[in-house]
Amino acid sequence: MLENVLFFEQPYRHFLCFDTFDETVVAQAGAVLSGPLPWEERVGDFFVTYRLDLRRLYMLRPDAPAFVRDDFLEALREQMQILFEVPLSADDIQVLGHRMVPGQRIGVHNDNPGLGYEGYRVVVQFTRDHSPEDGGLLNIHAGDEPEAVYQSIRPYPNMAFGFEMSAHSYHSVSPLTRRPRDALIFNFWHQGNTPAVERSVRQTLAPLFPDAALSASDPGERGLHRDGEVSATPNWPAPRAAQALLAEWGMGGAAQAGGLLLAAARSCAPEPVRSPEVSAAMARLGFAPDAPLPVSEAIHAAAQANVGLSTDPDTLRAALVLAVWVASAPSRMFTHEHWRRCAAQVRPWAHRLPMRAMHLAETLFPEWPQAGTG
Ligand SMILES: O=C(O)CCC(=O)C(=O)O
Ligand SMILES: [Fe+2]
Repeated sequence: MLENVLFFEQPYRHFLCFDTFDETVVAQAGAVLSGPLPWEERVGDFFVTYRLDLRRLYMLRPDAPAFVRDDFLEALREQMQILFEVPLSADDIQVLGHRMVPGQRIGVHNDNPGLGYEGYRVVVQFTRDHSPEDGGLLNIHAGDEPEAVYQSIRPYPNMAFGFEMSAHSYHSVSPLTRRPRDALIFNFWHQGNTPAVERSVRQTLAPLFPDAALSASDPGERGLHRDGEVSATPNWPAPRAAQALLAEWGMGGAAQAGGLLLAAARSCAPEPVRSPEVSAAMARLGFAPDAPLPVSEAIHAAAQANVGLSTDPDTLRAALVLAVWVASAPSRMFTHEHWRRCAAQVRPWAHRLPMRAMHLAETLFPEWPQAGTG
């Protein structure tokens, strides 16, 4: 499967493959998608489509087609890991049927992954004898404007479009005019952003801020079409959460101030009115309280200079990076690059962190590449 893949870095990481699965799987997929299915209509502000969770539908059924079986999906996951060079969860693979009928369309969107959402997707087409007048072209966009079409792709049986979901992964499907367009969608979760990670983050943060709106994402919305730059929790107080986490781990005032400032510095929102907590943390670390927020290296250095000799720099950095990572998770879009940078600063020193922080580090930053595989 997925041989002779054409991989592109621009306008975002994606691939095309014109010969995705072998003949028996293609025949099964065609038969399943064109047969009677209890399709569910899904309507959002920029799309109307039908979808169905086929892996769940065929769970434990003896007639389950190959493309929902564990060994098949495991092989597909391994290919995806190799193509995108990221660790993907073996426990969270979703297979959806996706049908669009005349009149339906999907506007420009990016499927940007918030906390707990899938981050890698392969859409495999099973629409036969498509002609240009049928509509239903997949457009890859270079930006969020409808005109910014980088490439248009006609649905072709057994053709795959695989992509990394991010702030840049804009795409759309032009309106269908004549007949249905059928596809399978395979969704994969980065190991650092699984539903289990989401649960663990929420369980950690909820007791610290019982009043904040930290609503869990809706599992029924996973695997669907999304759009946006920010997550569903825009007013989440990440800086205060970082501070509270460090306090809970028994770290002193300088570390807490460092965590608060790092989280404030990385929430790219313009600083409207300087909060009293930020001014206090600036003062605690020896910055002028109303000076602009320092860059993160200056915050790390100031925290280190103020914690005293009892905390070594690597452990302090690991604690700060972990606290900020967890605290910002509800209001952040996941990216592999950011995860990898944080993992490199946290994982080697996780065993020196307080017990609860160590467990969190192990859940959020699982070993990758696995020890021994280079
Ligand atoms: O059906 C397609 O070609 C792509 C639909 C879509 O927006 C998606 O699967 O993310
Ligand atoms: Fe999409």
